[in-house]
Amino acid sequence: MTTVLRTRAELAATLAPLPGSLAVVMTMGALHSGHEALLRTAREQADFVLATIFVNPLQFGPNEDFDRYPRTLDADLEVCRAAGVQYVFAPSREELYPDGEPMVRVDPGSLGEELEGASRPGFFDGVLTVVLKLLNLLRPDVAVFGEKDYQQLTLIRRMVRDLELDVEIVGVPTVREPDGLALSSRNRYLSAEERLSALRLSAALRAGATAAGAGRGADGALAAAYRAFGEGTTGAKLDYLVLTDPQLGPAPVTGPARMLAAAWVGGTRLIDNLPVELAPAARTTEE
Ligand SMILES: Nc1ncnc2c1ncn2[C@@H]1O[C@H](COP(=O)(O)OP(=O)(O)OP(=O)(O)O)[C@@H](O)[C@H]1O
Ligand SMILES: CC(C)(CO)[C@@H](O)C(=O)[O-]
Ligand code: BAL
Repeated sequence: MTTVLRTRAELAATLAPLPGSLAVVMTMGALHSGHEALLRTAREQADFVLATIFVNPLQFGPNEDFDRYPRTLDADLEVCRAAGVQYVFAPSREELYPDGEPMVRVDPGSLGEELEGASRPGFFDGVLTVVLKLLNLLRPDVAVFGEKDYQQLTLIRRMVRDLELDVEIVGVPTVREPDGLALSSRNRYLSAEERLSALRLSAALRAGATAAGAGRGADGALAAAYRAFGEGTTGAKLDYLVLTDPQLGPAPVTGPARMLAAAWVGGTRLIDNLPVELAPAARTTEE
């Protein structure tokens, strides 16, 4: 059975006597198989699972899709029930922000201004602020997040370390459609034609990862990814395409790295990323 909690009081009354460990999965609803993977991982991690459903106004810019973001609570509750989630916390805006917009917020630092943060000013301050509020309200043992939002996951891990938060953060690999498209609540904005263009994003990352694995170095990997994206030949427009180390610092010469990209497909902005292994350069001359 899934119990829906709407208020802090209901939350406190439920969580205080909880006879076991708690894992939380924070979401903005419109749940899909990517969220289901997070819920499954959460079930493996703790005795009780609580999912939050809250479209956080703080992380949306004035011209972004806060108003049209899909809100599908009944269907979401069905997903949670089927996944064996015991509790859903779905507060109103007033319940979570009783004083209106919070005056004190989490500063994500310089990484918060790069990549997603460069295109969405204030985004990570809004994300980290609501994540910290929810961690403080829920006091979970474990919180599970998706690698699909890799910069978000990296910054949440960093916040936990830098602010000494007592919670374990678990990341879950990106769940994809069979053709490679990363599942995202925003995919439902796409027309059939746009969905085809959106495939360029995962195709570019795969091409980059293959080139990296073949020893073509960071530059070769990026060049292969750009080529596979095919800017100008599809309806998609790249926002960024970068190769970094796993913590989003400068890319190493060899070893584990991450390739991240964002693109506009019509009016929809999508993100994706892949782990990349930079193999040593293939030998071209005999020694
Ligand atoms: N395809 C996916 N695979 C794994 N985790 C995912 C996937 N999509 C979303 N998540 C994770 O689910 C959690 C909640 O994300 P959110 O509700 O924003 O869904 P979303 O599909 O990312 O939506 P949006 O389209 O708004 O980006 C986040 O930790 C996010 O990384
Ligand atoms: C972590 C989160 C639930 C905070 O609103 C959101 O950014 C999301 O759904 O990834
Ligand atoms: N999926 C992370 C939340 C957002 O894009 O607004």
